[in-house]
Amino acid sequence: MTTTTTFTQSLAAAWQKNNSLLCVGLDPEPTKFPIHLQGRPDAIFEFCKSIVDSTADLVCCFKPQIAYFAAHRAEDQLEALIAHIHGRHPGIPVILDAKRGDIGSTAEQYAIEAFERFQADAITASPYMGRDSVTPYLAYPDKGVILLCRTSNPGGSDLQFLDVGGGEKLFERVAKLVASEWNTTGQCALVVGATFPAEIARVRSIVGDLPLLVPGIGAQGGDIQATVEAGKTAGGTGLMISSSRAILYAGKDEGFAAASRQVALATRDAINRYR
Ligand SMILES: O=c1ccn([C@@H]2O[C@H](COP(=O)(O)O)[C@@H](O)[C@H]2O)c(=O)[nH]1
Repeated sequence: MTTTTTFTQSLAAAWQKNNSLLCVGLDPEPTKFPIHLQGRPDAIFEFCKSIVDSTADLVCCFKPQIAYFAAHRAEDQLEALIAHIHGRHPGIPVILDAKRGDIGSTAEQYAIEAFERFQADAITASPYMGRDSVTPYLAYPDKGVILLCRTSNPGGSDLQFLDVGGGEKLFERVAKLVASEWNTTGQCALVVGATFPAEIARVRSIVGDLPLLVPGIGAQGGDIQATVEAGKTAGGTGLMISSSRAILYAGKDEGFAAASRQVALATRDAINRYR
């Protein structure tokens, strides 16, 4: 009998093995690549592969954002990149940041795309079309489904802060629903921005030990100490703290991957100081 490792099992193992809550975001933007890669047809794959290979022992997961690949007709390079991560760095989960959200029949196709075509371990999705729009992802019992709760952008407050009754805010209702009713597989998680530590603490108080994907440190200016102190579980884990641009574009020349490693190492250690 074969046993499959689930998303949350892989994540827990990577937290321990690499002593890290850091997620490196893979948002490749060819105009920012070092000169020697520019113009190459496989530049996106080569750039991301170098970053992955130089940081894999420092992270708990990788998070490619699909828009950066699709915008350049590079979905084949995304497929190759995820295959490379699984082959070269087994056990490090890959989150496909796609923020999908649609009716069930279309969500089924998104789930096939993420989990069968790209072989991602988890996907980000919007909760705002309701439970039936999320069910197709939950049909994959080992895969992570990471729902938007309190996003890192300032405009996130426009809707997520609406009072849905009795003083309860929409993001609090999402946290409650996901933790108590939608998480049928035990593989759900929530997105909560590092730019709002008070809300990270609020979400943590609602969801127990549910994993939180926390973008917003680095280029968006979120505070690492406040983020970790607000979001860590009693065991000092529970977080995937994501940084993309600050790590990817730390260096500009042929030594770019080494420069990225230095920033990833410093970020991991800064996070660990407050666990
Ligand atoms: O609330 C959210 C949800 C997702 N993101 C994504 O995370 C990265 C952030 O990139 P940085 O360069 O570290 O700012 C990016 O892929 C976003 O799409 C987010 O920022 N906020």
